[in-house]
Amino acid sequence: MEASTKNMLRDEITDATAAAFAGTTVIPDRYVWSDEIAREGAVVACDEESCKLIPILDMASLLDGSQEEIGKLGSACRGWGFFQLKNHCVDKTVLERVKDNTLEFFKLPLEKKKEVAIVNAEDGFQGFGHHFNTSTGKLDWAESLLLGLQPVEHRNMDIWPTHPPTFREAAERYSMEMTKLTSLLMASMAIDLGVKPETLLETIQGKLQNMVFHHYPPCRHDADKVMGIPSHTDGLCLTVVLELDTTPGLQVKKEGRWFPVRPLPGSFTVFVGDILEVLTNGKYKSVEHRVLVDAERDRVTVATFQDACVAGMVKPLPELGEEARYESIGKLDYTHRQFSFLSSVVMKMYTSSMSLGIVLLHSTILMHYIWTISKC
Ligand SMILES: O=C(O)CCC(=O)C(=O)O
Ligand SMILES: [Fe+2]
Repeated sequence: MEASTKNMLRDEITDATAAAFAGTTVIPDRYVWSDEIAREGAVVACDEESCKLIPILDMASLLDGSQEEIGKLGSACRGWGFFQLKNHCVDKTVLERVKDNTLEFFKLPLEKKKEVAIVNAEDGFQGFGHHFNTSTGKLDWAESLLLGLQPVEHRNMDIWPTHPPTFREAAERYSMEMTKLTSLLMASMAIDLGVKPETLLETIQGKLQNMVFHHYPPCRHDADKVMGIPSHTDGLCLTVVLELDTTPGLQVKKEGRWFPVRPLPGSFTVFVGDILEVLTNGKYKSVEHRVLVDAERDRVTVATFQDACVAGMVKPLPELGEEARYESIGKLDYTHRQFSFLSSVVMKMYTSSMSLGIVLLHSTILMHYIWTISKC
């Protein structure tokens, strides 16, 4: 067995995990998905026609106020809950720095990366570690670093890497660029929704911005049997993903089928999150997506998650002037509810295979996570 269950729940990456990622041992069972991947739905072949359906937005045209582009943005968010964004305005030097530092961080020896390892009971999910899938107990074929970037008082500098030495500055500058980009996108969405830009901008101002630096190592033995990230929707408002390479793997679900998303160099991938779906009264849809693993190539991404609420509530924007299709709920209760299914999953895991102590530890981590991400 490559790691203790305790390690799994503490979300730590062990030497044995690193050996599995390096392909020097057989794939441990807890990474192996049998037919679950296929059961999640058929995959559309990534031929020219299907790939042409993937919405690609042009940021420069959005900034010019092009009605056509705003219309495309609206239909991407309504029909797909996702789009790729080219011609963006993010500073190229900032992008290069965050890319270089992220790649350097993941190349460090495990002991160095573990200097910023997750400290579960103390700090929720932040830090370097290992994602696990709560509904199956399976581990993701990935290592990742989760940091709270904004507001500044949300930062836990103990788990901000000091190797490479320029990492912190690169992340900080990138965070500011992401705040700008997110605001510009929300302002364009407001135009599509027919509300004043300030209406949407106010929902994100001063709210949490988290970043996850993901590394999906190749799986040379059997890439079809492991999962980078299983199917999920993003729980906050808006997610912006920077891909550092052209390794495929991301898929989005539409009408029950998975569409592979071909990396588009120089672009971002943007996901509508659950809160944006509520704010827009269901006009925009949060999108199910997942990451599969390549047999040969590493995949590295940086995902930025922007939180939002309306005066402490998660509810449809009153400015839409519509009958609300979602109940109005306090941000803390909303987050509890989002995670309540996890508690039942935890109980299921408990009854099937785990000790009560582990369940309690797991619940503590989840509750702390809820608390951490709910400071809206
Ligand atoms: O790495 C990616 O392409 C997607 C990451 C993602 O979906 C997430 O972090 O929620
Ligand atoms: Fe996601």
